[in-house]
Formats: sequence, structure tokens, C-alpha cells
Amino acid sequence: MDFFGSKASKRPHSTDALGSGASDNENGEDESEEEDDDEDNASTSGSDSEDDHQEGEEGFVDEAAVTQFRTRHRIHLYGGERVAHPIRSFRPLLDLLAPALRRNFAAQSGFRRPTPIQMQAIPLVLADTDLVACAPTGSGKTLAYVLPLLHKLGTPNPMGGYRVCIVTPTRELATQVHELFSVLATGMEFRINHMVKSRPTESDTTEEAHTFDILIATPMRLVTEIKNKTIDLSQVQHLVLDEADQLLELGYLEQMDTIIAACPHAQLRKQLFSATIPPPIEELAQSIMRDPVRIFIGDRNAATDTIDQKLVFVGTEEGKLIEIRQMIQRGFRPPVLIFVQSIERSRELFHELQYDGVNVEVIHSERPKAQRDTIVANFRAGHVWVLIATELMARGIDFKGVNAVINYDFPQTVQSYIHRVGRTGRAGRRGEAITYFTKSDAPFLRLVVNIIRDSGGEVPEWMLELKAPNSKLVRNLKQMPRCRLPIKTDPGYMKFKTRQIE
Ligand SMILES: Nc1ncnc2c1ncn2[C@@H]1O[C@H](COP(=O)(O)OP(=O)(O)OP(=O)(O)O)[C@@H](O)[C@H]1O
Repeated sequence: MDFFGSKASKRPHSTDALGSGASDNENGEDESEEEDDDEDNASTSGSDSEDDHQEGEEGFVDEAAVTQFRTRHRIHLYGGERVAHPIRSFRPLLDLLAPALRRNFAAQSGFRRPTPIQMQAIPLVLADTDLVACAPTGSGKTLAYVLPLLHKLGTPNPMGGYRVCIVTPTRELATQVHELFSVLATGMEFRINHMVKSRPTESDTTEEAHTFDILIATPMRLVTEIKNKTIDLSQVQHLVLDEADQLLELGYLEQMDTIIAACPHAQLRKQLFSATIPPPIEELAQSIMRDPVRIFIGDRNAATDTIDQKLVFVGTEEGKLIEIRQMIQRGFRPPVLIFVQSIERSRELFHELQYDGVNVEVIHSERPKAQRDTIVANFRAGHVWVLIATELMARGIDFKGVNAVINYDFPQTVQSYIHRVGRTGRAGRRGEAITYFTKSDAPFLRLVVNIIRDSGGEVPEWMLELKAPNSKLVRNLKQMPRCRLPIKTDPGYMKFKTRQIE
């Protein structure tokens, strides 16, 4: 990995803004109470007030106003010497954009107002800053880099080669990012390569590959291309790691090393995004960046406050099946996403629920890719009501309308919990997350209890008094899922069900 010195400060910025400069706005109207209320209600969606549209067109009176604005939007900044001011609305940004990009953005998004991460990250990406950006799930991090990068690219450069490279851990997420780039770049003639196929096609390895501007790839495939010398990343000036903390974990680190080493451009800027950046990953991230600015929105590594989180004691493995069946019988609001800890268990639960006549599908990495695409599309379209998934779907996937997430199996890490439950309660909508725990999960309960409490949820007093597991236990759980009895109906239920069918 290439190492750059970093002068990141330990303390958050107070009056650290530069960039867009102070304005002659004497009223400081952005400090209105009305806006505060809006922010509380929807951390991602825009408010409707006239003031919001007015205020965004002005700069800030002084640095104190910038600080106040950041404080109100819970934008915490660390490091960096010159930090661009946040934007308060999309309007001044839209004025900068090429007409086609402006039109596409207006036509496709309809967003009234930037989310806090967009307010601060967009000007920093525009200002070519190395960035570590951590903001809640469903808070619009993708747009925070896609929009400014399309602006920075300007026009297509047919013989120039890749200038932007986005790396994501799963092909589903890469597809989603590709879709946003494609929609926003409609009519701009950028060539966007979506490299997630397991094997290269001819067009990837011929001269044609040099005519692409943007690359969106999963690590394994990209590393194969780099090792085969069938891809040229020498012109890449913007490298984005989406779900960066996962990509900088041990399993991926070597691949990231190879990818970063393959991007030697002197102007290379690295931008890292995730809803969770644990401190060791933050340190590692800084070591591969140049004087990075770190943005944290709200509390670090917290679940979003638009999710009602519940912990349900089910006693044993069998208790989970009873609980989920009762939930279905009581009536539930689809779509519902259910997480289990392994492919085998996803199949087992699928058979059980299918037997009960539930409109259910299952997705995991052993299903053929075309099937995975169809399942995601059907779930999005509401044709599938219940989707059982492994960790494959825990990160990044934007299912806007998911009403509930069920952690059938207790998650193995705090990060996994935050990302899994973050598939609901997105873009300011509300959602519900239910986590089952058995007696054997009890030692780990405290990890999740803290997250629920920190994101404003209620937990019984006795749970707050539980002992936190020691670091060895936490490490073991992360490396190895818990042993669990197979998901299988007890014979009594089978008899009852058969009688019902007869
Ligand atoms: N300014 C905005 N106002 C309202 N909705 C927005 C805004 N920006 C993005 N969104 C919507 O918010 C949803 C979530 O966005 P996105 O998938 O980028 O979230 P994320 O922060 O990357 O989440 P995750 O951490 O789970 O990957 C998307 O449906 C997107 O269209």
C-alpha cells in the first residue's frame, strides 16, 4: 500500500471552513427554528419551507455561521487544512453543472434539499479532497460522490481511459451505483463500464476498454484484470471505495493494495464512504490518503433514528420459527427482509416458509447471477413479499420501501447489525427492525443494546445492566458464526399443518 503523511487533527473543526467563502448575507436566516424541526423529522429528505430555498442561495455570514450550520446538521469534521464550506441547498451547485447533468438531476431525483452528508461531502469532492465519509444508512452517500464526480469529469475523453474508479464489495451494489451514474449521465456520452462479471468479455480486454471514462467494479474481478494486465488504471484521478470499512478488512485488504497500487496518477484522490468506520479502519484509511478530511454525520457508527428497533427473546432455535410463523399469522406489512447467518440456513428457512404458503424468495451468493438480479428486481417491484438473505444483501442495497428487517440470526458484528437494519428506514422513511435472540446469543446482546439506545430506541433497564462481552469473544464471533441447530419444524407442527391442508 502506498503511504502518504497525514496531518489530521484530533479535534473537530470549529471555524474551519474555507472554500466557498463568506457572503454578504447579514440575516443569518439559516438559523431558523423551523428548519431545526424539519431536520429532526427527516434526516435525509428536504424540508418544504420557502426559507430553505432562499437560504441556500446565499453563502455564510462568517465562520461562526458555518460552525452553527454544521452543528445543527450534526456534521462533524476532523483533519484537513482547507475545508470547503457545506452547501445549504442544491441550487448553487446546479448552477455549476453542465446543462445535461443539471437536467438529469432535476428530472430524476426531485430531491428538494441535500442530506447532511451531501451538504459537506459534495463540496469536498469538488475541491479534490481526500475524504473519509461516515453517515447513516440510507442517507444518500451514493449521490454525494456520483454527482460531483460527473461534474468533475466534464466531458467524455474518448481515448483517455478511466478517470473515475468506484469499488464496491458486491455486484448488487455495483449495479446500483452503475444505475445512478447512468441515469445522471443520460445524454452526456460518458462511457461507463460495469465490471462485475466473473470472467472478462472481449470488449473489456480489447482497445475498446481504453475508451471508458468511469469504472465500477467489484474487487476480485478488478484484481484479476490488473494481474492479467488487461486494464489500465493509470489515468484514474478519483478512486472511491464504497462500503470502505468492509473493503479495508483483512479479507479484502490485499486486493485493495493491488487496486491502489494500480492507480499511480499524481492527482489521484481517494474517497471512502460507509455507514460504519470503526477507529482501526479510520486509522488505516488515513494511512493510505493525503491529508484526508474525515466527516462523521451524527453519532459514530450508529443506526439511523428512523428505525424502530426491537429485541425479541425466542429461547431456542425452534422458538425463532414459532415466532416468525406467529408474526406471519398475525399479519405483516410486506416487503420484509430476513437475515440469516449462512447460505445453508437461508435455504432451510426458505423451505419452511414456502411450505407455509408465504410469498417468499431467497438470495445468496450461490444462486446464479441472473437469478439474483431477477430476485432483487422482483423484491423492489413488490412481487416478492418476504426475502431471505445472507450477509450479501446487508450493505448498500437501496430497497426504499422495506417495512421491516428481521434478524433471524443474531448478527456477528455491530457493523453487520447497523447495515442489516439499515435496509429499512431509508431516505427519511420509517421502518422496523426485529432481532431475535436465543439463550446462547445473550452474551452478545449488550453490543446491540448500545446501538439501539444510542439511536434513540427504548431498551429495558435490565438489558442496559448486562455485561458487555470481552474483546476475545467479540473477535471469535466475528470470525466464526455461532453453531446453531438446523431450521426445521418440529413434527407436531407438521402434523397440524398436514391436517390443515387436508
Ligand atoms: N437529497 C436527498 N433527498 C431525499 N432522498 C435522497 C437524497 N439523496 C439521496 N436520496 C435517496 O436516499 C436513498 C438512499 O440513498 P443511498 O443508497 O445513497 O444511501 P446510503 O447512505 O449510501 O446508504 P447505505 O449506507 O445503506 O449504503 C436513495 O433512494 C436515494 O435516492
